[in-house]
Amino acid sequence: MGYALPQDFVAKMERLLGEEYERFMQSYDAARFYGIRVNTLKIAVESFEHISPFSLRKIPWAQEGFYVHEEARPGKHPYYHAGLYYIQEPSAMAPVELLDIQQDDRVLDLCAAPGGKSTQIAAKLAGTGLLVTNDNHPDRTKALAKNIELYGVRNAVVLNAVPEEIARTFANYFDKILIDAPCSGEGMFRKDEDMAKQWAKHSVEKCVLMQRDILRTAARLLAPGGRIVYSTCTFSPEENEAMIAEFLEQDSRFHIVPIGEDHGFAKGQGEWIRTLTDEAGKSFEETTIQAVNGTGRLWPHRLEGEGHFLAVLQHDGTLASRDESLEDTSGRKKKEVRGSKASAQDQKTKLTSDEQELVQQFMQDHLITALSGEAVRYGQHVYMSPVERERLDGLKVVRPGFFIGTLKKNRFEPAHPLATALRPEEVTRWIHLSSSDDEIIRYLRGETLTLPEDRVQRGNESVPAKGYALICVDGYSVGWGKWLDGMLKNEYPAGWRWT
Ligand SMILES: C[S@@+](CC[C@H](N)C(=O)[O-])C[C@H]1O[C@@H](n2cnc3c(N)ncnc32)[C@H](O)[C@@H]1O
Repeated sequence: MGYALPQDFVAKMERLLGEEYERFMQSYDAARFYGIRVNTLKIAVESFEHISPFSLRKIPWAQEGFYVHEEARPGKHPYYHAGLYYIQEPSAMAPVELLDIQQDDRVLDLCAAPGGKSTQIAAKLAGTGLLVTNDNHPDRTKALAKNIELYGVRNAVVLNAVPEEIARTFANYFDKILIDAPCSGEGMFRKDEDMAKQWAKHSVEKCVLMQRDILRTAARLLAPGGRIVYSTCTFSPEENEAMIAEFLEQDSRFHIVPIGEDHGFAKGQGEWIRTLTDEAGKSFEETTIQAVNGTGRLWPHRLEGEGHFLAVLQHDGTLASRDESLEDTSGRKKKEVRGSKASAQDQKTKLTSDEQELVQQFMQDHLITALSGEAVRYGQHVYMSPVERERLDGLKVVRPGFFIGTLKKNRFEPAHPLATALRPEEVTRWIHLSSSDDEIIRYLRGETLTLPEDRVQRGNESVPAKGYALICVDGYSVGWGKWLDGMLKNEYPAGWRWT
């Protein structure tokens, strides 16, 4: 390692780890691990294994995860632009596995940017249910929205809010909630030198305040019987076992689902919080200390990945208060919907019948598939929204749903995310490019291509060659192109291009 670890951190780890400390410290001299996670919204794991340009080795705790070599440079391959995989640190793939996502679940990813875990959740939902993905940092939600779109997710809403704001319209709503909490990042020092440089003793205290707030609000957002997975990439017991212990003592409706010791995972460290007290000087009960042993720790000296903490909090199925128990139309419990804040929502409208016709005509001419959800207009943009509109009232909405296109004067222009989400068998006109040919790189750079008419594939003979075609690499969509008289006008967006 070419930089010094913070002294206070080193001293703390020595005190906590005792005889394991030496092995822990040696892990900082070892190489870090690189991972990719196959995006099953676009390709099956076995099919990817078949075409993978990199040698792959399974990550034991992630169904779709593989180790790749550092030199593989997976971000520099057309398959990355086709959203076939997400580049993700191996340990970071563990939390979503513990959410136990089922078909049709409503899932909330509260601290989601840049979207590694959200895209993993979306793949597990496989187009069913709903993903609400949120981050309170406005700039970071841009990367989050881009990743949702790159990976072909159709059933997500992207928010830029604090959890408290979301609770106004989504109380008791979600079956599963992920809190990948902002934390002091001690587990990332090997991967990210800046994290080590920015660490200071007080960062733990600051993070504890944020985490407590987020966790308490998440409990209000969860439907009875739902599950919260809380994760951090830090070692400090204050942000981990103590955070969970405090939560359990305050909300008796939750219990811990033990994570176990498969794959080199280690148990939580109840012992480490025995001597910790809260601001009021209160310490934890013995039963709580035992319970938090059921949380999990991923140690860099015990497995092939960085340091993480994980806790699975299962709700017993009863409601907290009458206040949050109004019935909604789906028979679930719902708090009264109210909007207070001015936002992009104010401009949302239903499509007029003329606009609906434009959209329908485009769909008829270009798609063989029906899109699910309600078409809503925000300004000139049209989205298929997977959630009732009033839920979004008063919230800062980055994407109200699946962005399918833009209304222009007398025409409908398809959006890039519509292309990334489609498969060639779902469209009437498509063009195949090969990953081993320079053409795909030229397309990804935004160049116009010269392509003869016989390169335009069509569902049947009545489809003319001229018009929007789905551009695919080795059979997987990357974007739109508009073919006319031997030329392919490039519709690959500027901000997405190969550089
Ligand atoms: C560990 S990162 C999330 C990484 C992300 N889950 C992934 O897998 O790509 C934590 C995120 O929490 C966000 N955050 C911090 N405080 C927050 C809050 N009060 N509400 C929502 N998000 C918050 C930060 O902006 C940051 O993006």
